[in-house]
Amino acid sequence: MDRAELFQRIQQKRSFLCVGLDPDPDRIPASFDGDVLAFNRSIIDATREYAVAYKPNTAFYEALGLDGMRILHATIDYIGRDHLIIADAKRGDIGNTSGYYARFAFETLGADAITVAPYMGEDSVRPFLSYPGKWAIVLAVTSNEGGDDFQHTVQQDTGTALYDKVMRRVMEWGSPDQLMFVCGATRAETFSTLRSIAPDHFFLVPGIGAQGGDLQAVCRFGMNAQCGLLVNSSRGILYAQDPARAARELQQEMQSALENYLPEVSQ
Ligand SMILES: O=c1ccn([C@@H]2O[C@H](COP(=O)(O)O)[C@@H](O)[C@H]2O)c(=O)[nH]1
Repeated sequence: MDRAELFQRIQQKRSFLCVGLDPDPDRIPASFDGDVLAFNRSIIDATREYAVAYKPNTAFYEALGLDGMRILHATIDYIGRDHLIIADAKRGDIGNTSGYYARFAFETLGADAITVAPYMGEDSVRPFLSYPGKWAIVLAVTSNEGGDDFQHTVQQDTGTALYDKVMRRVMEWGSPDQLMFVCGATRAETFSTLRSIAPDHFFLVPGIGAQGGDLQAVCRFGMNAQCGLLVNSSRGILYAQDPARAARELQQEMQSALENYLPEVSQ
């Protein structure tokens, strides 16, 4: 799914909701009798009309061993092609190995996008950019407390935070049609800076719901003319009493934000 198509879906659905598919066997309702795939299908059925993207985090499937790979495949097949599918795997290695990570995400799984850690530099990210129509979503400002350890440290040479330097460098490697950035909702105060660094890129925004991020501030400072945001909620939807309702409420908040900040495209 390319950028124009993604924006079209956002306009049609009046939503930029990404539902995180992170099935925790200890939290799946007893009525599913431990059937993770059936649980995922129920969540997809409940949220399909409110979401434009799904983000299975591969950790939850890898932990289930061989069965987990089967469930991940079947989950992606069940989502179909109407939603952007993001494999949240945070990969990145020497180029040869990254090539195989890219092959796994884009060919084996059939995902549209994969999250990538930029720490190993250009040759570790390039292989993810060689698939037309696919996306590398590079970690910029993460939602966890440990993000302070490196990402926000001020660099002597530029006088800016490390994330600023990383984003500008990464933007030299590919276009806004190939690259997005992960920007955590718990760091809402950084969004106007993030947007000034990358005016055209989509941001994948985790951290609302269970992590307490600020959706309104993210929308206010993070939107661009094509919305430019995919806001993720995983546990806040998966383990809600009524997942459809949780997704609908988020979609309604997003619809209001689109009406407020992009009135010309939200008619
Ligand atoms: O900075 C980051 C990057 C990725 N994540 C992932 O997003 C979801 C968030 O789950 P919630 O249950 O909505 O908190 C999860 O898969 C994380 O690994 C993130 O939270 N922050």
